[in-house]
Amino acid sequence: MSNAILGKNQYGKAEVHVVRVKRDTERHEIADLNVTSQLRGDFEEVHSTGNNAHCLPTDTQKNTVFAFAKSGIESPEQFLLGLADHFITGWSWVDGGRWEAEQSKWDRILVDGAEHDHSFVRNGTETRTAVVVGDGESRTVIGGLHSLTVLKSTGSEFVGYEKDKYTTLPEATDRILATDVAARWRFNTTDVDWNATYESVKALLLEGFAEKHSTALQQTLFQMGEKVIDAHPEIDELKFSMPNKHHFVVDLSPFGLDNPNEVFYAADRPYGLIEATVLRDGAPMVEKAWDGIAGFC
Ligand SMILES: O=c1[nH]c(=O)c2[nH]c(=O)[nH]c2[nH]1
Repeated sequence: MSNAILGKNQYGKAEVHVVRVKRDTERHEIADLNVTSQLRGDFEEVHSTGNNAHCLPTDTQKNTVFAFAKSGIESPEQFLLGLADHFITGWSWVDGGRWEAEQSKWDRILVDGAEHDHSFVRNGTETRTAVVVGDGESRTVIGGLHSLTVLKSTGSEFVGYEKDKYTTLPEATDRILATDVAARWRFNTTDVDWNATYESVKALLLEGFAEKHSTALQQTLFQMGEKVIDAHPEIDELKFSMPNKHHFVVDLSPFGLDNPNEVFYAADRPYGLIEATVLRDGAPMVEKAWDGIAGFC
C-alpha cells in the first residue's frame, strides 16, 4: 500500500510556434506566436491508474492552436482567451488551465523609403508576452514583454549606499544605466484594447526609464511601474525583473589619457538583478494568476 497521492498538476503542449499570415489583400500581416497550452482539472486516473479517458492529448491541444489560428490572431491576449474558453467549456473534467504566448515582432522592410507589402525584418530584441489563467468562474490576463534593452548614457547616479568592510564600489554621480526590461502586468478586466494598451504600456515604460534622473535602478523601476498604474486603471499590478548591466569606466591613465566617462568596459557578468512588484494601492491581489511564472518575485 503506497502513501503517495497526486498533488497539483497540469499538462499540455509547450511552445507551439504558429505563424499566421493575413493575406486578404496585397499587404500581408504577420502574427508570430509561440504558444503553450496547459489544462487543469480531474486527471487523477491518468496519473494513478493508467486510465486515459480524461486525457485530451497534448497533440490535440497543439492542433487546436493551429486550427484556431485560421480564424486570425488579432492579439496574443485575445487568442489565448479563445483557447481558454474552448478548453474550459468543452470537457466537464477540465476546470481550468493556463495559456501562454510569446510574440515576435516583424516590421516591414523599407524599399526606397516605402513599406514593403510582404517582406519583414525583426528589429530589436523585444518580445511581447501574454498569459491567460482561467477556471470555471474567471479569466485573468497578464500582458508583458521581455528583452527590451535600454541604456542612458548619463542622468544616473548611485551614492549614499550602505558601506561595510567589504565595500569597494566608488560612489558614482554620473554613470551609464543599462538594463533588459522584463515586465508583466496584470489586468483587472478582459474588456481591453489589447494591442493599443500594449503599445501604450511599452511607451510609458520607456518614458519612465528615460525621463527622470535615476538614483538607483530600483527607483527607476518603481517610476516605470508608477507611470503605468497611473495611466491605466485596467492594470492593477506590474512585476519587473531587470539586470543592472554594469558599464565600468576604463582607467586610461597608464596611457597618459584622461577618461571623463567616455570609454567603458561593458561587463556581461556578474550583474545586479533588481526585481520588484508595483501595485495599485487597495486593489485585490490575485496570487494564483502568477503561479508558474518563473523569474519574477
Ligand atoms: O542601481 C543600483 N542599485 C543597486 O542596488 C546597486 N548595487 C551596486 O553595486 N550598484 C547598484 N546600482
